[in-house]
Amino acid sequence: METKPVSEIFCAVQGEGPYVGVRQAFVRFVGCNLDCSYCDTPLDEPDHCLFEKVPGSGEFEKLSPMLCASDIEERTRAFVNLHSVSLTGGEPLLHAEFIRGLDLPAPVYLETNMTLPEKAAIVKDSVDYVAGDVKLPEEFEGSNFVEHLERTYKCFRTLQSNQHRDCFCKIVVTSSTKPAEVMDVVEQISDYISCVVLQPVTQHTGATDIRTILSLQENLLEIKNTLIIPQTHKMWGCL
Ligand SMILES: C[S@@+](CC[C@H](N)C(=O)[O-])C[C@H]1O[C@@H](n2cnc3c(N)ncnc32)[C@H](O)[C@@H]1O
Ligand SMILES: Nc1nc2[nH]cc(C(=O)O)c2c(=O)[nH]1
Ligand code: SF4
Ligand SMILES: [Mg+2]
Repeated sequence: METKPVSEIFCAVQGEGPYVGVRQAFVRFVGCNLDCSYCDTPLDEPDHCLFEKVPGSGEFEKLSPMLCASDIEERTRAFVNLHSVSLTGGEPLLHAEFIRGLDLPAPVYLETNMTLPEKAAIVKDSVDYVAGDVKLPEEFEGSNFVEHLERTYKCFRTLQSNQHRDCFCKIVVTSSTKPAEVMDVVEQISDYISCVVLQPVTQHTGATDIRTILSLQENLLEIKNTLIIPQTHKMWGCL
């Protein structure tokens, strides 16, 4: 039976983006193909998967860090009244074939860095919501940014919004973010997404200047509905 590294399973509300506040089960896969400077999530293999059975209790059952599909299905079924199940990480698309085979208790909400187009094609009919990040050049020192952008556009084309799926774009904004680069990327993907979310970086030395981010929103609104939404779960200490 195939198993995958998972570090957390819990129930909370979505803290980011246009679905902020909806009740979700979260499944956090371990491992990532990127190493973003601002990343708030440990990327190394944990000793356990922490399962919080009672939402908000802070009491965790320690499971094996390697789980099979039925383990994940059973643990997420412990939660009720879910809007969706958030598959996050790390980078969940590294486990695309496994995700396609999951039978989850609510619609699937995928959090992804949008850099793995072949994997995106595998899950495209198995996901209902796509929170797709765009990673900007600042995260790609020394690597080929043109190729990176092509992969990003291909992911958005593959996972684009349709009758069955909502795809939106999240961009973490730091003091290094260049507004012109954001404008260029959004122009390329605007037909594929329902909105853009500018997510000011949290707990990072390169905090965002408010005037700059409001000016960027003003310009983006000429192309696409654009929201500025910080990470809300961290404000009230929710997982
Ligand atoms: C940890 S990532 C996992 C999913 C996927 N690897 C990705 O980057 O989209 C989940 C979300 O948290 C965002 N994020 C990570 N660190 C952050 C920080 N310090 N401030 C704001 N957002 C952050 C990411 O940009 C992404 O939208
Ligand atoms: N409440 C809550 N909302 C979230 N939205 C995206 C998250 C993530 O880490 O992917 C996350 C998370 O870890 N917790
Ligand atoms: S892609 Fe996501 S999980 Fe990976 S390093 Fe960047 S923010 Fe962290
Ligand atoms: Mg997070």
